[in-house]
Amino acid sequence: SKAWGYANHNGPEKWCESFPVANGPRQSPIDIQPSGASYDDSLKALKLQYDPSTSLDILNNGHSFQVTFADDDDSSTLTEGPISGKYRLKQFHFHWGASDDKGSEHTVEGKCYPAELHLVHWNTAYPSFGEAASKPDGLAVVGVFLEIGAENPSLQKLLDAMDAIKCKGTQTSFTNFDPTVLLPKSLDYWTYLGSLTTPPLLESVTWIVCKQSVSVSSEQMKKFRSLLFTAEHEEACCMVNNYRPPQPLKDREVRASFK
Ligand SMILES: CC#CCNS(=O)(=O)c1cc(S(N)(=O)=O)ccc1C(=O)O
Ligand SMILES: [Zn+2]
Repeated sequence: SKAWGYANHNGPEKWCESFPVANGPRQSPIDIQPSGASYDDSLKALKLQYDPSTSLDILNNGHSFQVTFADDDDSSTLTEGPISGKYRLKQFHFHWGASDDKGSEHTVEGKCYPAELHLVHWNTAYPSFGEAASKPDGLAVVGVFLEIGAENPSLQKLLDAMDAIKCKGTQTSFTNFDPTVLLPKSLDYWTYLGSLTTPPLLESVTWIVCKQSVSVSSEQMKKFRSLLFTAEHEEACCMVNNYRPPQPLKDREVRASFK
């Protein structure tokens, strides 16, 4: 089948041809309008318990780079928050732009951020990630906005690994990394029912988007943009603008964990 991507010929406007759910009732990302979100005092605080020894490797998968975690036990989990039960961390990855004025997937009253972090978790009520990914409550993704400001030392280990994963399909060991260092001080969040933002666009994600951003310097953003969508033997194409634009909210509500 035609490989999906982010170019004109295979990008978000074309995904519906191979993945008709792209026009479904609960697609992501969305534009978050704080005034339209309803505070829900029954929403609990997020409980993220990550074991750094579960981090395995960092991979350029041709769409983004991801850090993959061992998810064969409950060592790194997300509980509480808007979800019930226990979800295991599978991977985290980012989306970013060709310039600092765009790159995030979710937007806040139309404001774009230069990048967005996604921590992907799957519901242990199901036997595997693959099974969970097809269930309406199968996945929970925590989103964190990156905003241009001071250099973020917590990103440095990731950035230093990028020289080793420049091309699609390359990976290198990435152990003893605790993703907690990437989270903002406040874990106040918005939550809504949505989907994967890349094909297969499955409508199985409880989105948890942090209100507070974390910093990234312009120089650090340039390092993200040094990655390639393409494999070693292909004509080089910079990995930038790997974000899907906001999708229609349709018949959904966005709840806030904060006043
Ligand atoms: C079946 C299936 C699937 C999707 N896998 S993922 O949840 O790790 C994922 C999730 C997302 S996102 N942007 O929806 O969190 C993006 C990319 C990926 C990926 O495969 O690399
Ligand atoms: Zn993502």
